[in-house]
Amino acid sequence: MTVETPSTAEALRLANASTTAEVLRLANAIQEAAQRLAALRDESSPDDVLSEHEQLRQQLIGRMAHASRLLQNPIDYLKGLTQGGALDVGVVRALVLLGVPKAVPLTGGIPLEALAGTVKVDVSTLGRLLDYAGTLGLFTVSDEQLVRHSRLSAGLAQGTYAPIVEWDVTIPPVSALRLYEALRANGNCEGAERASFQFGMETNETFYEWHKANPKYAAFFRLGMESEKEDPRTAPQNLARIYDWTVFDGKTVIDLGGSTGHVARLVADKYPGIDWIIQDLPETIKPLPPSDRANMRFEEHDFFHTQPRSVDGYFLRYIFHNWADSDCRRILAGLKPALRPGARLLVAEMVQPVPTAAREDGWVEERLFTRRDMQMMSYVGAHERTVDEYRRLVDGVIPGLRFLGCHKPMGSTVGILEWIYTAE
Ligand SMILES: C[S@@+](CC[C@H](N)C(=O)[O-])C[C@H]1O[C@@H](n2cnc3c(N)ncnc32)[C@H](O)[C@@H]1O
Repeated sequence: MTVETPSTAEALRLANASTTAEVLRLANAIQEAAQRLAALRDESSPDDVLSEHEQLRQQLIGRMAHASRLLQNPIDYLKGLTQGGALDVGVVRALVLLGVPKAVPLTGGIPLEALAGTVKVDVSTLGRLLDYAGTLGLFTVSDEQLVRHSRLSAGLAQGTYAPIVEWDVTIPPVSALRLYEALRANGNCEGAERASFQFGMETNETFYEWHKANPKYAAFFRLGMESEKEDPRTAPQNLARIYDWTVFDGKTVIDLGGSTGHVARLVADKYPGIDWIIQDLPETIKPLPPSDRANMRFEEHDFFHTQPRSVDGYFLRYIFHNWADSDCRRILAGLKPALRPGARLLVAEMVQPVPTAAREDGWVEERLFTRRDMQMMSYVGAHERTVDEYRRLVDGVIPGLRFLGCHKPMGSTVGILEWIYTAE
C-alpha cells in the first residue's frame, strides 16, 4: 500500500488551517481572561506575591504574544528581531542619553522644535526618532508637533526605573551583542573573565572590577537591585512571607554576602527574635554606618575563605547566581567546616519556573527567568539554575546537607531552597 504524501500546497493549507484554529483558540482564551480581569479589582501591592489580577494580566500578555507570533510570517518576524530589535535599543538609547524623557513634561507637552533645541538635535531628525519610538508605544507627537509622554515612556522620566535606565542602555546591549565573540574565544562564558561584558565594553576588567572603577554605574546597579522590591515577582518582602522564620527564634543567622542588610531587615521587621550577622566584603561593610538594631551587626568576611562562625542558619540571597559552578563550590567549601548538625542553609534565588499546562500562560515568567539567565551569562559568566541544579551543586560539596524543599509560592519567581545539616 502506498502512503500519499501531501503536496506542498496541501501541506501549506493544512498548516494554515491549524494556525487559524490555534489563533481562534487563543482569541477565545484571551477574551475569557480579559473578561475575568475586567471583573476584578487590582488589589496587588508590592507586599503581595502575585495577586489574581496580576496573574491574569501575565496570562493575557503571554496569550497575546503567542497569538501575535502565530500570525507572523517568518521573514517579517525574523527581521523584526534582528533589524527591529537592534533599532529598538538604539533609538531608546539615543533618546535616553540625549535627555529626551526628562525634557518632555509629564503633563501637557512640549513643541518638537523647543525639544530639539533643548537636546541639541535637529528637528526633523528628532521627529523621525520619535516616530520610531511611537511604534514602540513611547511618546506621542501630535499633528501640531506637540511631543507628549505616553504611559510607558513616562517610566523613563519618573519612578524607580528612570534613575537606572542609563545603566540599562549602556551595559546590557553591548554585552548581549558580543555573546558570539565570547563564545567563539572560549567555547563558553563560564566565569567572570569569560563573560561577553568584557568584549562589549572593550575592557580587560570583569564586570565587578569595572564597576568598582566606575562608581556612577555601580550606584545605578545598586539602585537597580533595590528596585526589585517594587516588583511582586521578585520583591524581597516576599522572603519574610514564604518561609516560617520562627525556626530561628532566639538563634543566629548569617546573611552571607548580605550587602547593606536590606533583606535581613525586612525579615527582622516581621521576626524580631533572630540575631543577624551580615557578612560582606570590606568595601561594602566599611562605609556602612553602625547598625541601628541591637539584633543586627555587620562583619567583614570573604565567602571564598573559611567561615569563622558556627551559627544556626546561613542565608544566601542572589549569591550563587552570580558565580559559575566552580566558584559556587568554593563558596560551599568555605562554609562546610562551620556547619554543625541542625544548622540550616537557606538559598534565595530565582528558580526555573515549572512549565504551565498551556505554555503561553507561563511565557512572561519563562521570559523573565531566561532573560536573567542570559544576563548572568553575559555580565558575569554565571547561571540561573533549576532546583535540581542547586541540589546537585550543594550535594556535590556538602553531602551532609539534606534538602528540605523549595518554598516558592505561585507567582513569585524567587524561591527559598532549604537544607539542614546532618553529620556526614
Ligand atoms: C548580588 S549582591 C546580593 C546582595 C544581597 N544578598 C541581596 O540579596 O541584595 C552580591 C553580594 O555579594 C557580595 N560579595 C561579592 N563577593 C563577595 C565575597 N567574596 N565575599 C563576601 N561577599 C561578597 C557583594 O558585595 C554583594 O553585596
